[in-house]
Amino acid sequence: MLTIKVKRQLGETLLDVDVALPLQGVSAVFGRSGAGKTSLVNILGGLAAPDSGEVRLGERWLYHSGKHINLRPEQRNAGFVFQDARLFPHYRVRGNLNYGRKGNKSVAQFDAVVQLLGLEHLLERYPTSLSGGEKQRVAIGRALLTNPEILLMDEPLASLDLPRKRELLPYLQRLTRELKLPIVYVSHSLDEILQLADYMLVIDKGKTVISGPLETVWDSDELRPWLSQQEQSSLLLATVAETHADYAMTRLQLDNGASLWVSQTHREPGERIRVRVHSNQVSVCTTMPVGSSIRNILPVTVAQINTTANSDYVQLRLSLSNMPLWANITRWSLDELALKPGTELFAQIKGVSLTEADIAHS
Ligand SMILES: Nc1ncnc2c1ncn2[C@@H]1O[C@H](COP(=O)(O)OP(=O)(O)OP(=O)(O)O)[C@@H](O)[C@H]1O
Repeated sequence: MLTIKVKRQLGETLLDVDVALPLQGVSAVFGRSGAGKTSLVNILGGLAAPDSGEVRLGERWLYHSGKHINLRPEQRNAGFVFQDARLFPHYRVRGNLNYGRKGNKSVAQFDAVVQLLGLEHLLERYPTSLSGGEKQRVAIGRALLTNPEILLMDEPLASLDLPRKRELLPYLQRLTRELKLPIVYVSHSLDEILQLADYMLVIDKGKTVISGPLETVWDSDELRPWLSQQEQSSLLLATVAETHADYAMTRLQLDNGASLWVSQTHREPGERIRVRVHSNQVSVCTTMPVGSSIRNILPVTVAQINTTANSDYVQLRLSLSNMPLWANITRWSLDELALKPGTELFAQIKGVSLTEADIAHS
């Protein structure tokens, strides 16, 4: 585990985090602006010291105030990727990639990283001639070639415009799937987190709100206040089953056995995925709808009703054969349908509302 138990006074805010992150996969650090995300990552990498506490990577102490251990950044074997690429302008891409490589200067490793990030045709170029997305790929390559034991990424897509974000995301997906080192990934984009993360830590005003496997945090009550109504959603685990013979729709087999038709995905049958269902796209009906255009009609039970003062919207947590499915409805509908925990309903989810952007490899 990456064990983090640190305190640091940041102006008015006390950063006080006590959490253990897995040593495999991507741990997303999510929170509002000023929550303390960058400060936390800087502490992990040794760019800033906490006032007290401990940071342990596997069996190795990176910091321990009681034992007077505070490894310098270069002793921590951490690769950094920041919002801006921070490349050396006077070095070509090749030179930037080679910068910081220690002992092992394996050509095979260099070639593998270049291939992973699609940098072959950029090697002789200078940074000024690269797009923002290309610069970030070089920055990621440079970090990987230092043989890090952990990769710390602080909003690596934040400075890019939408087309560049879309261009870089598949590289990040490949990298996070293929690399066997822990990645701490700061982001306030749920789209990025959906596509990349396995584990999620939410912090606010320096404190941990919740942490755990992505699906658990996504489903939690704790996360809901941080999301706008448009962002409210459920994450369901599924396997790609089949494409419709006549229509551009794909059937997903949810882990609880139910089926979900979504807009056609390029993914292969058998691929394990998670699918995001926006709560605004889920409606409920007390009887089985007949003659509906909606392709997904699923029996559910009301598990929980979340109302918020001064809001006309209500969040229903539905149980779909033990999978959580959130639906946003109006208070008016809640009253008219007399919904209570235990009420049996049919949930309707529009197939066209579920697109490639809502599906991620699991
Ligand atoms: N050295 C410092 N001295 C005083 N205050 C600090 C210091 N470093 C950070 N802060 C404050 O601590 C808070 C957390 O900052 P931090 O940059 O870690 O937040 P963040 O979650 O990364 O925000 P953003 O998403 O905007 O980058 C902010 O209010 C910031 O002004």
